[in-house]
Amino acid sequence: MPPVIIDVTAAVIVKDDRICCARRAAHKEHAGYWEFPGGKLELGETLEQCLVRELAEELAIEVRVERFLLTSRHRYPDKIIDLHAFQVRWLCGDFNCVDHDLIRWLPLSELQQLPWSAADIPIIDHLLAQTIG
Ligand SMILES: Nc1nc2c([nH]c(=O)n2[C@H]2C[C@H](O)[C@@H](COP(=O)(O)OP(=O)(O)OP(=O)(O)O)O2)c(=O)[nH]1
Repeated sequence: MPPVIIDVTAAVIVKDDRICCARRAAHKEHAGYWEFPGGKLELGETLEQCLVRELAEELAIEVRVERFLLTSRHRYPDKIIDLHAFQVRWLCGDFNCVDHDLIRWLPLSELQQLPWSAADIPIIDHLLAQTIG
């Protein structure tokens, strides 16, 4: 059987020139790896609606989805993830950790210091290329 393809949204939230990075909590798959907040697309949702819902659930923040950045397709041993990244503006709310055990705000130049989930690497490369190019 071909592996399932799972659509996941990811938010690049920039505040004061720093980017929101979230560490997956110990009880989760890929625990300890860093990711952009977001989550799995549910039936009937657009990617943008998914991101707004996930960020409200995971971080208790309200956001405006500003623009699509790219889709990173990554094959994990058991599944394929299509990770759809968007630039997102924070509007209000406190960044509570529900699904993550740590949030860090890093300048773009320091993102590569964290151990990211494999699917996120092309997103980081894209962000770095944008500022350089
Ligand atoms: N949210 C998010 N998920 C990511 C990123 N990179 C990456 O490989 N993933 C993977 C981890 C999960 O397998 C999937 C997202 O699932 P999720 O965060 O909605 O849910 P979860 O793992 O808690 O799974 P579940 O308990 O809801 O089944 O995508 C990322 O940057 N953000």
